[in-house]
Amino acid sequence: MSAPRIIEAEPLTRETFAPFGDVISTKGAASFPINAGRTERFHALAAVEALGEDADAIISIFRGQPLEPLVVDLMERHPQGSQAFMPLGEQSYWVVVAPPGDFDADSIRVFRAEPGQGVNYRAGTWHAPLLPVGRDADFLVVDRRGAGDNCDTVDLDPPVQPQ
Ligand SMILES: NC(=O)N[C@@H](O)C(=O)O
Ligand code: NI
Repeated sequence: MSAPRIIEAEPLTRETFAPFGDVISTKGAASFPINAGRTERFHALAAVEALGEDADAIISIFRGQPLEPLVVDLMERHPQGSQAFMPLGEQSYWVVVAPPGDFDADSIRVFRAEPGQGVNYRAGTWHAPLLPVGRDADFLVVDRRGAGDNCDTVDLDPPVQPQ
């Protein structure tokens, strides 16, 4: 395998992540009071896509382990559904993505998600499988269950080293 290609992380914001999906965060998000004012609702931070036959949206928990060495040699996409990851603890994690459509290694971008930031990959967004930083971590995941294959993969050569 070729030597890894280092890609520097850029700040994860709604704007920078817009080509790939949504950032799930209360920071900068509109909200309104519910439950007689005892709760703030940060409404519709992301939309769930569950496309195709017999499809519905499900909620899971992923207990992810860091990738060591941090060398990403595969990316995937889910053409029939979105996939959202929300850390359940104070956890940073890497987000390595490329726009939907034909895979283009030159369009890979790297973000480092900070505690309190979740991401929702829109259907078809290329992404690396879950990459916690430093230690195992649990994430709430909302994605599609349904008929047919919903995971295309591509090998990276050279692989990518987020930094
Ligand atoms: N395969 C699976 O359920 N997880 C991946 O899609 C991932 O993005 O981590
Ligand atoms: Ni995925």
